[in-house]
Order: sequence, then structure tokens, then C-alpha cells
Amino acid sequence: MFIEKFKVDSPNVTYAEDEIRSLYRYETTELVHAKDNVSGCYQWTVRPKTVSYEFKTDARVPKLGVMLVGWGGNNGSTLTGGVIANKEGISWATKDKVQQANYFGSLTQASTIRVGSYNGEEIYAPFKSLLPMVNPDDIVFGGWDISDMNLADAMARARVFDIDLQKQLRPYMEKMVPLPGIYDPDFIAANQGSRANNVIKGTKKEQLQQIIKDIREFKEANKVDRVVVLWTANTERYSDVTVGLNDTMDNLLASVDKNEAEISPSTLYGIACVLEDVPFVNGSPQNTFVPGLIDLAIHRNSLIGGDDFKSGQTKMKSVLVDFLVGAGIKPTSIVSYNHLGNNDGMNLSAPQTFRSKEISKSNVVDDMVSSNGILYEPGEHPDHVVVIKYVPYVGDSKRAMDEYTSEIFMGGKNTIVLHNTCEDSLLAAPIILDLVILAELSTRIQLKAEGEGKFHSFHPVATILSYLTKAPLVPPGTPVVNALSKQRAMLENILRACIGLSPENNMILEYK
Ligand SMILES: NC(=O)c1ccc[n+]([C@@H]2O[C@H](COP(=O)([O-])OP(=O)(O)OC[C@H]3O[C@@H](n4cnc5c(N)ncnc54)[C@H](O)[C@@H]3O)[C@@H](O)[C@H]2O)c1
Ligand SMILES: O=P([O-])([O-])O[C@@H]1[C@@H](O)[C@H](O)[C@@H](O)[C@H](O)[C@@H]1O
Repeated sequence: MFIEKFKVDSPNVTYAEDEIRSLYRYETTELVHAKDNVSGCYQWTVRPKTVSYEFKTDARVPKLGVMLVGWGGNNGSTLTGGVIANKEGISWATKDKVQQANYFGSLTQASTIRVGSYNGEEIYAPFKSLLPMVNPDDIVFGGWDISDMNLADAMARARVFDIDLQKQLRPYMEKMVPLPGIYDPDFIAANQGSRANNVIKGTKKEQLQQIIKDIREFKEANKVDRVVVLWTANTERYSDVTVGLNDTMDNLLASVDKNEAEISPSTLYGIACVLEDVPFVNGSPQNTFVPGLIDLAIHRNSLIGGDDFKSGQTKMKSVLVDFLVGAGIKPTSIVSYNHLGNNDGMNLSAPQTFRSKEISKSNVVDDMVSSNGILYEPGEHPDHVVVIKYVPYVGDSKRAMDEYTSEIFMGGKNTIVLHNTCEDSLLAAPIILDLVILAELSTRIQLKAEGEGKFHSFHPVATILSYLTKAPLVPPGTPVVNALSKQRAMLENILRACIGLSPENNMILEYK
């Protein structure tokens, strides 16, 4: 059964007008590896451990402004149009039916959580009912693009939405024009040069200062309380990470002052956001977050997150490999091929930008493989190949084809072949929505563990966003989790803790 909302009735949870507080007992374990006094052999001891936490969530939902880098791209124009269609209740004729606007594909807007059982029935509520979140209909969009095309024409260029929908959206979008962006041809494919007619001139320092000015002016002009910036511009090549250039925040800022060529546009946008205490999320695979930028974000406690939206082929991989390894089946060969015909695909047709994507798409199985020492020897891993081809005819409708070969019982082999038509922007747009909504929400949550004197925010490197990214950005020394079910459970359980609910453990002992 589905319910629209609920309230937690517990002595550990208090709902004030502008704050929700909870007392939470975090059940974890502590491991000890020590020599046994009797046998003299080393053994592992696992000790259950309980840590008391207090959470407090500011329940005041801000008016949110979202500035997209690459606003005029397929993802940016599709998200903008999709939110307008939902807000205005637009429906449109398709060859099959009259289609209503929706937020399908958004975790926060279209998924549910289990709150318990009632009269023998499982009861579910909207994910977004866990804590006060921004309503996407209320978001004000803006941003930058190196192409000066207005959003209505960009929507037409993207060829994502049905024509009847595009016609209805055009009046809302034709006056939306991206701000000039920071363009550096050395970081994206040469084939993008023809688009670049809307660029910020000047040194890297001057470009950085312009982005800061743009953010301030956008916030003032739209009277928004908070701004979140998200990169959905072209995939860049990796930046070289060099001692003295971008390895520390001081060196990075000094390199900007010296107009060092190796400081990428995406890193400049990131610096601007961190200096302005504006959350910055990277939806592409390049190493925007060079060590110096991570250092700066930590120093200023300003949220950063990424990398690379997990939207289609890789999302499926992080489910399938988790299932196989969790079932004791040994994937030995994973071949992921896809072709696509949008501008993203054209940009990825260059070797250096493809390399950025190949890295993020290849590392996604590492945590699952290393979790099973029965199947894999230390250092052993499946053959894993990623192929991306640019085929203009298919446009935004990416075709992914995968082959998973695994070893099974007694020398047997199993092969799974998938064909997955990923409508790239229709899959990515809801994920962008979740990223900005959850990034904003996480800045309103404070926590304090027993023994800690005062409340503090989450670590500014927002691991909480990992469900939505191929290559989760994590604080130094933190394990990377890619298995989709674990990522979703982590996110849901943290938000459940904020309202004093225990993790969903699926035991339903009541019925065992
Ligand atoms: N399913 C998906 O669509 C998906 C999944 C994961 C990652 N991504 C990544 O998201 C990004 C956007 O995808 P898309 O399909 O919208 O691509 P797109 O090429 O349609 O849009 C990118 C936009 O960014 C603009 N741009 C490029 N460099 C810029 C800069 N320095 N400043 C401002 N604007 C700039 C371009 O003019 C273009 O309009 C790509 O990097 C892609 O790899 C997409
Ligand atoms: O998310 P996913 O489908 O695994 O990966 C995709 C790539 O394979 C593809 O080339 C492009 O469509 C997107 O940039 C996306 O990153």
C-alpha cells in the first residue's frame, strides 16, 4: 500500500517549526586483528559497536537557483523543459497517446521507501517524504554555455522532446539565453570549436572572477536563497596533476594567478563555486576536482560532488555485477560497447575526452570484485573493455550492448548479453534533478557523534551523492562503493536516521 506522507512518533525525534532533530543509535562493528593468547595465531575479532548520534535538519526549504554549466546542451535543455512541463502541467500528443509530464527516473520524485507493515500489508511512502526537500517545480534555472543558442532552439537542436511538446515549451524557453562560458579548446574535442561563439575572454583569473560575478548577479536577480552549480558541459580531457601546479589549494590559486594553461575550465568553475560557498557537482568524468580544489573545498567546508552521471549502461553494470558476485558467480569478461549520435558522442570521439569516460566507466566494478576473495585472487579482476562510437543517425538515443561472461559451478560458463537503448538525456535529466536537490538538502543537515562537542556538516566531499555517479568522489582514504543497491541503501538510511528511523534491513522478522 502507498501513503503520501507520515510523521515519526518517537521520544527520539522532535519536529520544530524550522528544525527536525533526532537521536540515533548507529550500529556498526569494530574489527581487531591480534594474536590469540592460546593458539599464538593471529585472528580477526568482530565487535558490535553502537555510536550515538544527534542529527538536526533545517526544515526551511530555500528558494533554489540552479546554474548549469553547459545549460544549452542536450541534458541542460531537456531538464529545463521537463521541469517547465511539470510545473505548467503540460501534456502533449504523441503517436501513441496524450502524454502527461512526469519525473520518472528521479529517485527523489518517483521512488518510494518502505515505512513498515500495517494489517499484514507493506506500506510505502515517497522518497521525498523522508525530509523537507526542494520541489523541482520551484527551481529557477540559469547557467552558462559556450554556445549562445537560446534554450528553445537548443531544445530543438537536441532532438529529445516530441515536437508537440517542443511547440508548447518554446514560449517559456526562447528568452532563456546562457551566459558566456569559459572555453579552452585544449580540453575538449576540436569538433566543439564551431559551437564556441559565447565565451568569456581574458585570463583565467578574469574568467574566474566573471563566474563569481555571474553567480552573485543570478542570485540577486532571481531572489533565490541558495544556488547550486552543476557541470553538464562537455567531457574534458584529464588535467595533469603536478606538484606546485594544482596539488594544494595555495598552489592551485597561485596557478590561476599565473594563468597556467593546465588549469581547466571545469576546475575554474569549481574554484568559483567553492570561493562563493556554492555547492558544485560534476556530471562528467574528467578530474575537475584536482587535489588542490578538494583541499580548497575542505578548507572552506563547501560541498563538492561527482563524477559523471550514472544513467544507463554503467548503472546496469553496477547492478548486474553486484548480483553476479553476490551470488558467488565469477564475472571474467565484461565488454561494454555503445554508440550514440548526440554532441556528447561527437565530443567523445576524440581520444583524450574518450579516455576520461573510459576511466569512469571501467572502475565501476572494482569494489564488487574486491569484495569476494573466494572468486578472485588478490589483484585478479575481469577483463573489462569499454567502447564508445559516434553514429550521428541515432542522436540522443544511445544504444548500449554488453556481454558478461562468468564462470559458474564445476567449470561451467554463463554469458549474458544485453541490448539497452538509453535515451541519454531523458535518463540523465532526472538524475541531475536528484543531484541538485540532494546536494542542497545535505547542506541543511548537521550531525554530532557522541564525544563530539558540537554539531558539524557532512564532509564537504559529498559521498552521499554516490548513487547518482559512475565514479563517486570520496574524501581521501574513504572506500569507494559502486554497487547500486548499497549506494541507494546508504542514502535512504542516512535520511531515515535524520528522522530517527532505523536502517531498512528487510528482515521483517514479524512474519518469520
Ligand atoms: N546520459 C547522459 O546524457 C550522460 C551520462 C553521464 C555523463 N554525461 C555527461 O554530461 C555532459 C553533457 O551531456 P550532453 O548530452 O548534455 O552533452 P551536450 O554536448 O549536448 O551538452 C554540453 C554543452 O556544454 C557546452 N559547453 C562545453 N564546454 C563548456 C564550457 N567550458 N562552459 C560552458 N558550456 C560548455 C556545449 O556547448 C554544450 O551545449 C557530457 O560531459 C556527458 O559526458 C551524460
Ligand atoms: O552512463 P552510461 O550510459 O554508462 O555512459 C554513457 C556513455 O557510455 C555514453 O557514451 C554517453 O552517453 C554518456 O556520456 C554516458 O556517460
